[in-house]
Amino acid sequence: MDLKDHIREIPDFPKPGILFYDISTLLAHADAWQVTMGRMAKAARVYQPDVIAGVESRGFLVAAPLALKLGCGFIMVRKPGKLPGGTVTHTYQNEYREDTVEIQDNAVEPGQRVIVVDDLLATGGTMSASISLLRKVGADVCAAACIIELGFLKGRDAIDVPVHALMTYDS
Ligand SMILES: O=P(O)(O)OC[C@H]1O[C@H](OP(=O)(O)OP(=O)(O)O)[C@H](O)[C@@H]1O
Ligand SMILES: Nc1ncnc2[nH]cnc12
Repeated sequence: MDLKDHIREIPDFPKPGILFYDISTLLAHADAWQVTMGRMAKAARVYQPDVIAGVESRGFLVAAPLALKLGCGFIMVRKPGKLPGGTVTHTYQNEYREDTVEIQDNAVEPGQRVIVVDDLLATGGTMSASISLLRKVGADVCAAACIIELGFLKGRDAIDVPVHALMTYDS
């Protein structure tokens, strides 16, 4: 199955000049979503992760079912101000805005193997900020995974762990 057939491309969202890759159509298609999660699980299993970290908000949609499939724990990398207790934060630039991510300082046990999961890799700002946070709280980040990679933005160059993408757009 070509999963690209299930991605909707919307020009000029959320601002002029951005071509937005919408996963709503993929999520809504039962077979395509099953295939997506099967392929993610196959790529991720190799790393024998203890924990899957999902990046708010679309990353949660991918990371939580992946964690269930692999029998792993699931932890949240969130937008700021939403997590109770002690947290650490990191501010960065993504494809269209400045953003901050936050994690609980006790989110992982020291040395736990973590795969960071998001729906889409663009500039890599979100993914590398999330990896920095996870390391700050003691995680051994072993890989990053996403459904869509915007290869022309070269986001994976900013990431120092193996990156798995189910599909790549080169222009
Ligand atoms: O590689 P980058 O340039 O950092 O861009 C990728 C990030 O941008 C999108 O999230 P967005 O901030 O739009 O939030 P959402 O998931 O809440 O829609 C996407 O879900 C990734 O998290
Ligand atoms: N072009 C894009 N489409 C969908 N999500 C994104 N996140 C960052 N860039 C994006």
